[in-house]
Amino acid sequence: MQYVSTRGAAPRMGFEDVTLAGLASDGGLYVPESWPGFSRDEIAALRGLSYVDTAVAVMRPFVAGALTDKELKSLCETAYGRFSHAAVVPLKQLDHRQWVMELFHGPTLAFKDVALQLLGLLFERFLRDRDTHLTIVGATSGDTGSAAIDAVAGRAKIDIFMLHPKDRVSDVQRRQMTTVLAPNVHNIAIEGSFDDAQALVKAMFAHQSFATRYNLGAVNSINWARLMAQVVYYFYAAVRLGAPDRPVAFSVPTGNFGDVFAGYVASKMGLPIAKLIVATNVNDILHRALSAGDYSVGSVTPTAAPSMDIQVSSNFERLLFDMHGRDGAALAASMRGFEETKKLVIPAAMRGEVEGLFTSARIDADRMALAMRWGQDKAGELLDPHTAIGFAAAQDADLPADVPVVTLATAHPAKFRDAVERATGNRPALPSRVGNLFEREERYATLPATIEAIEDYVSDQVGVDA
Ligand SMILES: Cc1ncc(COP(=O)(O)O)c(C=O)c1O
Ligand SMILES: N[C@@H](CCOP(=O)(O)O)C(=O)O
Repeated sequence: MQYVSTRGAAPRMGFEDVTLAGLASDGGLYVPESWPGFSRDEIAALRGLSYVDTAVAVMRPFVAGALTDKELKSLCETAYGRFSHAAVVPLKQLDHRQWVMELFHGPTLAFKDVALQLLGLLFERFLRDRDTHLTIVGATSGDTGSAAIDAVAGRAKIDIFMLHPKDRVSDVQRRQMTTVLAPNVHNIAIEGSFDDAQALVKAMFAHQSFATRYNLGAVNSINWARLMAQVVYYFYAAVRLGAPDRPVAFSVPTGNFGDVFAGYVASKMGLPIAKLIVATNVNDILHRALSAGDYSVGSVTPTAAPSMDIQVSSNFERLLFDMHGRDGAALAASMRGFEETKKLVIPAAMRGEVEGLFTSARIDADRMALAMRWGQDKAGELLDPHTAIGFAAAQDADLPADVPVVTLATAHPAKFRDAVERATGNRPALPSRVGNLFEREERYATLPATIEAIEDYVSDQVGVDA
């Protein structure tokens, strides 16, 4: 399998190089040169497979040329062996047609573990025979940071620098990052928003001499391997609910558009997905983009679902690439315009390419709290604020009555226990696997949101002069 950049000007690469590169050298994101297809029989053959065997079958085409089936299976066994539920991502039924898929049984209590546990192992495997040090730079609104740090802490040949917006993540999220004291882990609280942090990461990649000198790598969903690992659970859920004979809908609480883009990939591969519901909070750029073609950046409003307090969604570029007929030069021109004006109009004809598959909803704080109370009172399920946004959008969606709807439960409610308690009166306990989080020492730097400050800090810590 070969990969191409969404902006058309970076070299084609195989899976191993794409995983280590993160962002393409032209500023674009890597995508497979073409989408691999699964026949009905191949999808039917996934019935009854374990999560690990499903993962091997679904990811096989994407890693072709880089890993054998045996190697991939062994990495998946190690990654998913760390999950606390035997089904890895259990499905729970909430009413006659609504389901949630709990993606938070990994070590850091959020769906990010599904991909990042595997990515940490892929880095180790691909660096094994290279005389190379990887400097990971990442941005987090809370969950990617802890999952990435857990996945790479203490690994040889890797340093990780994780930027989070100061005072805009929950106390559990912050401590899950800042109490990891392994010498290769460097947490930075920036004086700015998540969007500022993400822009700084991309600016470091764009600073060619810095990116080359430090051999930058990515753990955010700009890294294709993140999305690849997330495609698996769409197949896993859908075959359990009747695919390929019955289409299934998914509702996805959305910020950086990675999780729901993985659903789009599953659909491109032939999985019968009736609808992908893109659920946003009041930071609704994706809802405006998909419903009205208005992809324009506003200011970020802090919410009780802070991981989705995002305006510029990295992976939307991957969808725009397909909307532009996979014409990298045309998309590069559109993205240059967007970077200058913070606005992009997506004409109806272009949206038509994906209109049948996506629908979207903007869920405000009251509707979110209502969904949390419904989950607790009617189904005995405590939903975290992000999941509640997905579930509210699923309840409100206009879909044929015989289509089951799966909401992706992206975080454990205990990660956002203040918000859950405010909405439901119930304060969820932290699972024992996170340990004595509130007794451990924290370590992080606080820096201004400027590229000079961050690059100087990276240079100091890694010990190579920029
Ligand atoms: C708990 C939670 N839910 C949902 C999202 C949104 O996922 P994505 O960015 O892949 O759209 C995030 C972060 O991105 C998250 O941390
Ligand atoms: N909500 C995310 C934001 C970063 O998203 P990513 O999927 O691109 O890593 C987080 O928790 O950090």
